[in-house]
Amino acid sequence: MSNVVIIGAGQTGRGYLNRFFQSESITFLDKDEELIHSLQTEPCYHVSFGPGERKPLALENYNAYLIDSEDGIQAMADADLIMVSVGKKNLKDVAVSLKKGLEARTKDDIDILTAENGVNVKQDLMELCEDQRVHLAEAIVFCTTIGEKWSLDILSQNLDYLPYDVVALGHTLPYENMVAEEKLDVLMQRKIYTYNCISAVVSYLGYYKKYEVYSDAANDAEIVSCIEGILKTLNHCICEEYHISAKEQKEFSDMAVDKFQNRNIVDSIERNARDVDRKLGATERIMAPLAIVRKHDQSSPELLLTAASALYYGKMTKTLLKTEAEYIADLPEEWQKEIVEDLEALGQKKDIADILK
Ligand SMILES: NC(=O)c1ccc[n+]([C@@H]2O[C@H](COP(=O)([O-])OP(=O)(O)OC[C@H]3O[C@@H](n4cnc5c(N)ncnc54)[C@H](O)[C@@H]3O)[C@@H](O)[C@H]2O)c1
Ligand SMILES: O=P(O)(O)OC[C@@H](O)[C@@H](O)[C@H](O)[C@H](O)CO
Repeated sequence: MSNVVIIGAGQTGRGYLNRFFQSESITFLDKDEELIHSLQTEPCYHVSFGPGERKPLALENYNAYLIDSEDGIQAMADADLIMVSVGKKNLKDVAVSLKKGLEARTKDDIDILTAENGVNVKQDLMELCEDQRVHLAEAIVFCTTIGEKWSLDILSQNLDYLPYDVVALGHTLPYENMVAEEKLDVLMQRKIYTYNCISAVVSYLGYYKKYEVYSDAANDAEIVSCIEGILKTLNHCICEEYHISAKEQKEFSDMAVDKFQNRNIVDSIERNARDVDRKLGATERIMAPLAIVRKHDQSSPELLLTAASALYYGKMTKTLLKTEAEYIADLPEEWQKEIVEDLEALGQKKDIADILK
């Protein structure tokens, strides 16, 4: 039995990652005191799937500690594998905690895998590799998991598939459904620029149209039409960029759309729209697809409208960390102009179809 530590006992950590290690000894580490207290006092929680999709999983036999507590540091010191799923912006803090675990460690090699959305996220943990025992790699989470503040239980998409970067890790892992991927960087980029790009369209246009339930927005005729418009251009450019067949990319984007439209996955606009400042970053789901489209001499009015709607969301929720102009400064001038006009039209509450005319 290996010692598996999961840092981040949130939706992905406790609703998804633990599934791969049910025969192992699992320890959750988190910085949220209330969450750790619940995990310490409740002996079991459930992960359920849509009606009729799959029997709920009952998860038990786990330990849970605050990450920087004595027990938390000892758990990191004793671990064989550490999975990290805390959100990209928290990785630098986790690096500080992990260093304490490594300092207390007397065992040999340790595998550390990130399970985060983002391109090259392991960069923030790279300093840990100064310790020769550390093997650091990324894994990709395709599965949606949804939790609520007041319960440990999780609602999940029915998907057990966790690809990881076998080249960076340097060896394969023995856990069922963890898949050794040789070109993880390409798969991660395609995932963020397809799945999460579509997710941004649904979230930010969905927010504009006052939806709260994510699948309701994903089935809205105007939003569906925007997704189709974007994919018509973007899929072609992604195929050229990453040398992927049109069939493979179409199947990939179809899976994303099907999942987002599935009403059994009761997800929220709020969860998907969170952290808009990160999502407007250069390597993220809106700006990077725009850069790929530009590189291949195409344009996408619907993707420019998505950028405007993300800025609109940021303005309305007061979560932008820069001026609007700064977020779009790297785009060609005519695209910047179009986004500014779209943003004005959103402010005037115009219909999406009218804005795109
Ligand atoms: N939930 C999903 O459906 C989903 C799907 C794909 C990818 N992801 C990715 O998985 C990652 C985690 O997302 P999530 O939905 O589970 O988020 P979440 O907010 O539910 O959980 C994150 C957990 O990390 C903890 N945390 C934050 N900083 C910490 C620190 N310094 N030390 C210890 N714990 C810390 C938080 O307290 C929280 O419990 C993100 O990168 C997200 O993009 C999530
Ligand atoms: O987790 P984020 O905040 O990076 O993005 C929100 C959603 O796009 C994301 O969680 C997807 O649902 C997930 O990546 C599965 O495709």
